[in-house]
Amino acid sequence: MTRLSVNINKVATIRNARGGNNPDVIKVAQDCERFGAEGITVHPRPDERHIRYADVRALKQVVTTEFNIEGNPVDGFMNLVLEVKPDQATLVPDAIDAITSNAGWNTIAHKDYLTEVIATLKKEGIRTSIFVDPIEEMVEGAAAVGADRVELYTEPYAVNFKQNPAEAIAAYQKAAKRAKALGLGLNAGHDLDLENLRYFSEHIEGLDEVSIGHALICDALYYGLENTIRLYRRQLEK
Ligand SMILES: CC(=O)[C@@H](O)[C@H](O)COP(=O)(O)O
Ligand SMILES: NCC(=O)COP(=O)(O)O
Repeated sequence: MTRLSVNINKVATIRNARGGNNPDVIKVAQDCERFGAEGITVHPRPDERHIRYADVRALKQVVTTEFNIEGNPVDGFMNLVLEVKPDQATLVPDAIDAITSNAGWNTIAHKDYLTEVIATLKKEGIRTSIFVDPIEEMVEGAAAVGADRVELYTEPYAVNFKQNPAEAIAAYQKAAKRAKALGLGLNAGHDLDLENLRYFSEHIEGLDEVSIGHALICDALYYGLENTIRLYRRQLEK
């Protein structure tokens, strides 16, 4: 069964728009779990424009499902992750000025760097995942640096799904198969939504986890958070 981890960055973005504490990201995380989320994902960035480092520390005290922290392993991020010790750290090569994550790691070019980062996290008992494009060599590179999992970057799937689902999924099937053959866990995320999630989950073998934020929080405006989480979980049922 694929686990649904809800990314609550967007909730923090709304809160930050007014400077107060509405919506309360801690309460939202607890409610997501109460409504069936099997994990909470956050993606702190150095400018703290979405989730803040203080939120991450506070969330660690209350999250009872899987806590996943995503981000670029710059010094501030690494210090935070090593202090908080989440269940999983997902390494994402996002540039500081990028609106959102827009590519996976080149695990071959950054082999030495990633090997060191992964070893540091694993020494603290933190499961590691590397955000990669659906390219077999990048998956092999993730295995070579010692990662426990890969997270397949699904924006290209989401874009191409609208034209041709079978073509859109093909590279992901190959990458997923390679990951499983190498003994890696398999996560996926970015722009997954109620339209494209079921097809992805039905066509990718061994999908351990999806992390979903933007579309899920947008859908919650119409359906409410509880119904929305149920709807997303239903897409993952086999
Ligand atoms: C790695 C990834 O694709 C997500 O973490 C994405 O960055 C969502 O976070 P934002 O919505 O804050 O961009
Ligand atoms: N890792 C992907 C994630 O956490 C959420 O991405 P999105 O659904 O906000 O695009």
